[in-house]
Amino acid sequence: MAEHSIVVAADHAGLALKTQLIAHLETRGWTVVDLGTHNGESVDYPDYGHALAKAIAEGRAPFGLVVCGSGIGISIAANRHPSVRCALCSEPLSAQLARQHNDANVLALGGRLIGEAMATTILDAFLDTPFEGGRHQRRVDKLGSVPQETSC
Ligand SMILES: O=C(CO)[C@H](O)[C@H](O)[C@H](O)COP(=O)(O)O
Repeated sequence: MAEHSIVVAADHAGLALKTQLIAHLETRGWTVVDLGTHNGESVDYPDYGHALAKAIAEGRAPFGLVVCGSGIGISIAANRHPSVRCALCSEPLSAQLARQHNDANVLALGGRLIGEAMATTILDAFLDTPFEGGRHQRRVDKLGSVPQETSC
């Protein structure tokens, strides 16, 4: 897996923002694996969320970016896969905390809700922030399986 690579996917509602962010990522030197969609035809966000999760599970890139109209549907699809910790963010502090505390490996954005400048700021915060580990590692580990009984 190339360390500086990222897999991206969007539905029709996220296509414009995906295109803008790919240009930004390439300017920053990231290798982008673009799973589509590639035109404005109406498509179904679960297909793209699942495809991105499969690519993450296969080790095609350490990070992912998904975009739909709100970011909600495609993040739900991606988060159904155990190899994905997808964070839907609308401002940069959430993206920073998603990396520091949750070791999120996929960022979801709403193409109909935020503009290119905000999206770029969020994406940079996500990619430039390392996971802190420590107490957060124990909690992230607990995300990996659903317990039979709860302790709370
Ligand atoms: O999944 C979504 C909402 O949770 C996304 O925003 C989709 O992009 C949206 O539902 C697509 O809507 P459209 O009316 O079919 O363009």
